[in-house]
Amino acid sequence: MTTDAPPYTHLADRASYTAAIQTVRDAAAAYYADGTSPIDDATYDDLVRGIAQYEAAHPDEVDADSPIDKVAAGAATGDVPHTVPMLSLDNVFSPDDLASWAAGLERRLGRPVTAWSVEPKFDGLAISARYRDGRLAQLVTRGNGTAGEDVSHAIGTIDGLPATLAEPVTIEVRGEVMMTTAQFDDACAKRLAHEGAAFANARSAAAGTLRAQDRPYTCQLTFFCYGALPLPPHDSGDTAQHLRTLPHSDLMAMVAKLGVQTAAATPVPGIVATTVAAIQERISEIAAARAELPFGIDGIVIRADLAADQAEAGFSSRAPRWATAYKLPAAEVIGKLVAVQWAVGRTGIIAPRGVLEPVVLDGSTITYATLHNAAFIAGRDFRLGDPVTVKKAGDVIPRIEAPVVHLRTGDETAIAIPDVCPNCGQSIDKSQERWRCVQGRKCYALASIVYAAGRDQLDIEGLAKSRIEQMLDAGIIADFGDLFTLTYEQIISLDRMGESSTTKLLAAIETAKSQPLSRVFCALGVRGTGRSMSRRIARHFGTMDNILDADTDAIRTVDGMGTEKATLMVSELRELLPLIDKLKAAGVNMTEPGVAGAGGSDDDVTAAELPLNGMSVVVTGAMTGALDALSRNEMNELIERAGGKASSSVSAKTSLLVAGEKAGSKRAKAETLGVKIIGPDDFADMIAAFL
Ligand SMILES: NC(=O)c1ccc[n+]([C@@H]2O[C@H](COP(=O)([O-])OP(=O)(O)OC[C@H]3O[C@@H](n4cnc5c(N)ncnc54)[C@H](O)[C@@H]3O)[C@@H](O)[C@H]2O)c1
Ligand SMILES: [Zn+2]
Repeated sequence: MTTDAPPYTHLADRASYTAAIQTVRDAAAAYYADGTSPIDDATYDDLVRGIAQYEAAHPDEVDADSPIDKVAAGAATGDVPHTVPMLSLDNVFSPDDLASWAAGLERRLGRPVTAWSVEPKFDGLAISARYRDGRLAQLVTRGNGTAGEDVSHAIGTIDGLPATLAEPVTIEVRGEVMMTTAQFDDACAKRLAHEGAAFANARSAAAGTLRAQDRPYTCQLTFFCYGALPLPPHDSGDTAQHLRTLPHSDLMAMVAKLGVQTAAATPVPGIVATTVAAIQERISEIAAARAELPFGIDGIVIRADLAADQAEAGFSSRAPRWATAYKLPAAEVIGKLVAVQWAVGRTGIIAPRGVLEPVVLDGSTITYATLHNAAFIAGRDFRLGDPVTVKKAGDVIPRIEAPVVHLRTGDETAIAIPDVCPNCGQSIDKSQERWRCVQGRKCYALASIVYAAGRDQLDIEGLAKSRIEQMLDAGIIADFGDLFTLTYEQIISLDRMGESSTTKLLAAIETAKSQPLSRVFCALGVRGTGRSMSRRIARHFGTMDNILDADTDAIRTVDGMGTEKATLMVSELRELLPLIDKLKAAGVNMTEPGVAGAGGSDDDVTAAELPLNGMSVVVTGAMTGALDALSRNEMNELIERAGGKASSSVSAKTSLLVAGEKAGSKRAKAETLGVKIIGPDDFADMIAAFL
């Protein structure tokens, strides 16, 4: 989460100030019209902040066209007047910002705010929906805040905004129109079929779709309500009185009862908080859920819940004073696709990876991002040289979302799709969306042996990639099972191999034989079973034989295993049997220490006696002391052996944070959530028996 002041574009003189205003107005005009802005949100926001900085330093030079203090940067229009202005929101960027904003509001009111409502900030376009006697009569965009455009033609295409309400009330509801991920996929396919181009992202797809009138195809939209007010001429009477006086949280419940969709229908429903710490906790929870949501959010909206507090705080020309948006870091950036690499994974999967001109997103530089598969490239019609939207979702590798078609120069070229395996030249199995070399894992023997020998798997010291290549070329190994039967003579016969290095390597291979089952299993490279899944499998089954005896149903009971993955695992293990037999015959360990029935040394320890039993533990920062040499994977193994669950992100469910030197945002988050924090030394003491 961002804690620093956000960046801004430094405008050195009046000419660059004027130019920046023009850029911002043009971008905003396109953004609020059909979503075809030439710049991404981060670039836009930096420019706007640059303009604000310049105006603060040169108050007498402020241009009448300045976007500051104007809804939609003053670039949107409309001819349907709003009953009450539709404003924007001010922003905060850090817990400190939030605390001072809340304190400022309470100072203005001269008393504490009774209750705060906290809900996700939906990333779409604001709309006003007018219901008369329970029927949806008119849709109006936000426009310049005072008047918007009539987009009633979209009635009937917006999920969450029913044509009739549960009661025949006259009411105006306000909220965000957007596309869910599934609606966006569908819209891209339809637009490609009809116009030969995909949409750049869900927001611009929603903007374009809302205003489009003569399309030969229909794209579905989604609405989430965040406001409701009386609609003239019905602005007296009980309903109107209710709408004016109910707290926001009750208003939302009322609207939901009428059949209009609100945040309550999402995995991140709105809540009421009474302290800033509670607001902050909810912000953390929503931020943590962001990557998994089936729609985009760009922040969290915090508002005074009570109508009386709102009325007393009032509005500025651009935004209410009783609400603010806690902005989350931008999740999307526009980059340039300069090449596509077709890499063969250790399991033979041939997957396209986009190479980008380096772009910075949420503080990290991105050069590679996944393009999923060949069908995705064709389905969105990507070309080389395309400007593309690049998205980051949590810790997973960034993905390229769509070409930004309106920014194409015409110099883009087709992406070459391989006919044969780029690694071995054999044919490609294209029967599934994810292509595979017909040679499967054999195709990438080298990569797979490098993987198996790696630090988080068998950890064979001194076995470099070049050495493995040499062994493969010499024909003394074909898979990593062969490593365990290598003789002294075979190894020393290799180039640049001396007596002592041969002895050392043989010893390292011997040591690797006693790695726990979790690592041996992980080394097999079964699809869908990385380090943590391998640990779960090993702990669940205890022995390799138990794993091999398990059918799909049994495997499915492992935490995080779906049916598809389990089925795949069973079939892959069948293929891997010869290799597993080879490992067994060579004396490689096939049990997980500490698991009952696995024949490990500490069989008699029951789960309840383990020091971390039932605890969710997160590690952050640099480990020191007894834990100094451990990789993050080794730390996670340790936690799980001691009965805990290793997790990579701090949430309300975290039981313990082990914070080493230079612990940053995770520590801050644990502090706000009140999660117990201990240092590496104390943690080492806690789990000393397992070190
Ligand atoms: N890329 C571009 O060219 C470009 C141009 C213009 C604006 N933008 C982006 O849009 C932002 C500014 O847009 P804005 O003025 O529409 O304001 P905003 O998006 O910062 O916030 C105000 C809006 O949030 C919406 N909202 C979503 N969920 C809400 C909730 N639960 N409660 C209340 N409101 C909610 C409402 O529509 C409201 O009008 C900029 O920060 C920028 O990132 C980008
Ligand atoms: Zn191949």
